[in-house]
Amino acid sequence: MTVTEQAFSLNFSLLSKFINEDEKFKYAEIISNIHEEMHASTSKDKGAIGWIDLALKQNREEVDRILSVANEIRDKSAVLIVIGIGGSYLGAKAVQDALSPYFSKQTDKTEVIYAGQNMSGAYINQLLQYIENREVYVNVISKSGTTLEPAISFRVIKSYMEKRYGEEMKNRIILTTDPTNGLLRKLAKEEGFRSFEVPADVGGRFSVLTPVGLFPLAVGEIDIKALLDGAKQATNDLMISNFKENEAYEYALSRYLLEKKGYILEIMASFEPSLRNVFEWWKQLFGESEGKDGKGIFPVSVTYTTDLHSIGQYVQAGKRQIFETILHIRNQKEDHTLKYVDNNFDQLNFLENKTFHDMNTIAKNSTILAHYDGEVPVIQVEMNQLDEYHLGYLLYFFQKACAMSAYLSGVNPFDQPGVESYKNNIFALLNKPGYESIKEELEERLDQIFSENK
Ligand SMILES: O=P(O)(O)OC[C@H]1O[C@H](O)[C@H](O)[C@@H](O)[C@@H]1O
Repeated sequence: MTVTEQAFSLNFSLLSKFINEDEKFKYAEIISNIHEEMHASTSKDKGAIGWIDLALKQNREEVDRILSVANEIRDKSAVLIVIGIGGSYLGAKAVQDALSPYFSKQTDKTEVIYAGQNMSGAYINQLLQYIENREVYVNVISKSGTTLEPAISFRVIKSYMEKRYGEEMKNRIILTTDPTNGLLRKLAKEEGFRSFEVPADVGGRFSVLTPVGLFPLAVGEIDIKALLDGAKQATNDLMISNFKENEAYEYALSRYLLEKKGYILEIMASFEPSLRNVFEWWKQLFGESEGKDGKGIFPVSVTYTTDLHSIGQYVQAGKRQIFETILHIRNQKEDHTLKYVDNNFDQLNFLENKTFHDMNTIAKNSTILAHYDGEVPVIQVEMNQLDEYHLGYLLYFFQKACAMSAYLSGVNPFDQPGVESYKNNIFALLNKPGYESIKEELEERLDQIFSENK
């Protein structure tokens, strides 16, 4: 076993009741062919598959530039506002939250906060109040440059920055966008804002290891070199076409076969609350990549043991369409030991000298057995520890698994035509030029819906 196998591993043993090995081997050749196609320089999705070896090709100068601008921001500002939605913010937030303390009194660190990921007026107002009297930098992230939510927040925040900083504003706003296309690239070129590039062949939900994720993370004092090292290791480990030696492919195949048997919901679970936003990132990755043509597994996430006391009942005994992937962290940097108490007022002295991590691990094992007994197929993922290296590994692992999984079910992992339906409607209803033809029809339909409700 290599060091990396120990650092990150999957266990499929609890699937044998639901999928037999012969079934899996029928797909060996298909998987191998998809693998070859993904890695071929002539791949049919060449324009979108740049993430596949990004960590190996990482440009050192770019990383140095990211670190140098991040240092400037850390020196000069109390707050970095990251404006973006979907793949333009979830990756950075995932890693940042996973590695940040639950509670912090530290005031000398640049705080990274997010905007443009919702359309709440209260949110933007309160954000503007929050940054009053604190030095601010802004990183606007949008590959297309046309996404409405970040665009309206940027408009507001740019005006605020102009008023507050005058010409200096230009130095305090950094754009991350497509290398050649879109309104943000135009702004960078014409008005001299500093910018980073989202590689043309990397889509939003696969972009966490580009400046989209790396720059905000560097400002947040995350070790981006270690994150990239983990991703690099995963890239090398997951280069094998045989699914029995490539856990990303075995995970993809297992999901695919489970879906075929009616398990259409995947619950991603962890026993560490700080992973909550890693799962938000994972949901976009799999949801947007697979949910098309009437196909796909619906990605759901939970934090245990918290959610065992809310939707745990459903997982245990509700409609049997669920399978579960449980992510466990083997070693925790921080822990707390339960002590003996003289009067045993709570009758818990039997737990003397047990740590919270010991008990959490036992809770994990207890849950696995209970859910398995409740006919839930369970896949286990183990990560040695929670740090940049292992998270980098995990992020790449899921990207590779996701692409294989989507290809297996015959959909294009890299488009999201469904999201356009909502976008077209909102642009038409907000009177965006060019959408006049559908506006009238949409308004009539809305009138009908709301008049029927009266
Ligand atoms: O980076 P942007 O072009 O602004 O896109 C941000 C996000 O919004 C879109 O609607 C897509 O569905 C997502 O895949 C994307 O990550």
